[in-house]
This record gives sequence, structure tokens and C-alpha cells, in this order.
Amino acid sequence: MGPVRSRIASVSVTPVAFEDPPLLNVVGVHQPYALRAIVRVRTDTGSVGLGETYGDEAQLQRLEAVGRAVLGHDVYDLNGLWRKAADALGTGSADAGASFGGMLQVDSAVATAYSPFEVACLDIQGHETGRPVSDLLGGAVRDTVPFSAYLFYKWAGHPRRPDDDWGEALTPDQLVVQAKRMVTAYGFDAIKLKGGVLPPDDEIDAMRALGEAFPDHRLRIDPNGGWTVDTSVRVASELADVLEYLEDPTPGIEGMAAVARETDLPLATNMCVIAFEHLEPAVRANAVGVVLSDHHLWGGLLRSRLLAGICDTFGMGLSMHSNSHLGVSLAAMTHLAAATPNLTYACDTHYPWKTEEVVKPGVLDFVDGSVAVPTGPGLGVEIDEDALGTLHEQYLSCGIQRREDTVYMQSVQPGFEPNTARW
Ligand SMILES: O=C([O-])C(=O)C[C@H](O)[C@@H](O)C(=O)[O-]
Ligand SMILES: [Mg+2]
Repeated sequence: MGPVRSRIASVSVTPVAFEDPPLLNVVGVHQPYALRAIVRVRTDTGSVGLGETYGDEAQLQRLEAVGRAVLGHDVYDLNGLWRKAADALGTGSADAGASFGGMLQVDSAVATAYSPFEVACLDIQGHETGRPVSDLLGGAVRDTVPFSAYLFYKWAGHPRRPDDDWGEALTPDQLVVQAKRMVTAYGFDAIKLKGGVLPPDDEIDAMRALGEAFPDHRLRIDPNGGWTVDTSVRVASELADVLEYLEDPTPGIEGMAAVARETDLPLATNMCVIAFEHLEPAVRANAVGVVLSDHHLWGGLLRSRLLAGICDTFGMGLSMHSNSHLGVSLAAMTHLAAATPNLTYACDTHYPWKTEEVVKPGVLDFVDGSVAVPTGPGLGVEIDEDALGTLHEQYLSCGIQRREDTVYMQSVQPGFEPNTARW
């Protein structure tokens, strides 16, 4: 019998919108719906693989272009898949990157559009070989993957809509209430606050209140580059006994290196090291102690394993970044984290903030803050066709086609300016 050679027979890209609370960050506020795209790859052998990525309109166009280019491609040839994605989108100067929500600048649009196709091909490989994706990545080194509670300052509700059941969180006490609910429901033992929203002293107070309420939890704050170097150094010193790491206090490799010289607290990033070419200057400058990987942005699961190897080689820790996402992404994140020995920090996830889903329930449950690595073939999750249809209809009717935290914030607070190293 010759080798299995399943070829891509068709691709579907389904944009979906799911409800998202008014979560505040340095560039503004989350819109009432978060957008994702569900990619389904079908082979001539009848297998189906799943991928999930951003659903902004420019990303949908890239996904359609890659989808056309990979028809007929062997799902076991992932190097060839990358080449076809790169050719379809244009490399070099045309690979101008992508921006999501005005905060997340992505260096390579190719990496971001290739990622869901790679995940879908690995899902198919898993189905055809009867192995979970974690096995295809080298084998799970842990049965469960720990995630962290991802706290946000937030309004009680979106303007002109009823309040959501999380309520307002603008004070330390309100954040502690939010944390208690999330920790009780999910069992997380690490807690991250999305900062850069209030003046730094208020955010220091919030972290202290969280430290007092959760003395045994590991705490992090991420102001997304909202502070100057001097402010970052001051916050690092004030919170040295509270934090496990300080994430992106200030923009850029040079700024982070300047902060790193003045503190022993590890600095983490998903902003100044977002592509392979940033690793060398960051290592040389000793700018970061922890890199937040993200397979959606780094070009899939295998490239994320490569990133993990580089971090290991150069003595940098590894954590995982998250944007608003659904279950296909959570499954991929879980397999990747399970098969990455040096991913020792609890991964970020926005999962608790969502109330809607596209995968069938029962596989991705949080127990003691962790998700058990699915043991079935492939990613181990299945699409709920009715739910996918509903969220696609919601995409069509919600009127949102791209993430625009700043524009949405300015519709509520006209003078608002995104806060880069403002404080
Ligand atoms: O760790 C991070 O930098 C993020 O997760 C960035 C995201 O855009 C997050 O801040 C958000 O969704 O508001
Ligand atoms: Mg971050």
C-alpha cells in the first residue's frame, strides 16, 4: 500500500460573530461582537479538518485567497502549504503584515492566514492516523494544560444595551469580585489583569488588592505598552513582590531592555517580539524574559514549536497569548501547549468572557484551571452546525466587519486617544 496522500478538495471560510462584553484596554473597548473565521478543509478522501482565526474583513480576503491556492494540495506537505500561502498573498514588501483592533500589529499576514490551514491539515492528519494533534507535535508532555484568569477593567454593559452579568469593574474591589467569580468557576491559579486603562497608581492598587485576595495565585499585569520606561521601572519596583511577570509595560525592544536593566522581574511580551526576526535583537538586548507565543500569529503549531525551541535555547520562558476566541482555537492551543515542554506558564485565554460557541460541548472543560488534552483523533472537537449557522447569521446582521476598539471607544468618549506610553 502506498503512502496516504489526501488532497484538499474544497475549503470553506465561515465568518462568525459572538457576543463580547465591553472590555477596556489601552486602545479602547471591545465592540459588542468579536469576529472569528472558521476554516474547514475537506479532502478527496472525505476527511474534514478545522481551523480558527481572526474574522476581520481583510483577513477573510486573505483566507479566501489561500483557500483557492491550496486546492489539490497534499495535507501532509505543510512546507508546500506555506509556500502556496506565501505565493497567494505575495511575499516581501507585499507581505505588509496585518493589524487587529489597532493594537495587535502582525508582522506577517502570511503567517496569520496560513495558520488555520496548517491546523486544519494537522486535524485531518490526526483523523487519518487516529492520533491526537498533540502526538503529531511530538507527543503530549502533560495531560492537562493550565490557563490563567484574564481580568479586564470593564463597563457594566455596552452603551444602549442591558448590563451584562459581570457588571462594572473599574475599582480594585470590583476587580477582586471579577477575579473571585472567574477563579471559582474555572479554578485558575494564575491571574492576569489587562492594564493600561487607568493611571498606573490605580492599577498598582488593583494588583495589590488582587495579591491580598489571592496570596497563593501567580499574578501578572499587561498594560500593552501604555507606560514610559520610567513609569515601568517604578511599577516593577512597587509590584516586585506581587507579580510573576510584567507584560509589555512599555513599547519596543529598546524600551523593554531599558526597563529590564532596572528590575529583576521577568518582562514578558506579545508586542515587541511578534515574529522570528525580532528574536535576535531581543536576545541581544536582553529585553524580554518570557515570550507569549500564539499559533494564530506565529504561523501555526509547528512554527510555534520552533519558537519554543528558540526560547529554550536562549533561556527565555514561554507563555501563551490569547485574543477573543472559540473552541477550535482553544483545542489547538491546548494540543500545542501540551506538546511544548518549556511552556511552563499558565496560558492566557479570553474563553470565560464568551457565552456562545461553535463546537459541540463536552470536550474542552476547565477543571482546576486546566483543560484536559483531547485524546481523540485530530483536534478532538466537532462543529455544531446549528451553532455555526447561528453565529454566521449574527455576523451578517451585527454590522461589524473589523475589530475597531478605538473607533468604538471614540463613539462613546469622543476625545479618547489610544494610550501608547502615555503614562
Ligand atoms: O496580551 C495581550 O496583549 C492581548 O491579549 C491583547 C488583546 O488585544 C487584549 O488586550 C484585548 O483583547 O483587549
Ligand atoms: Mg499582552
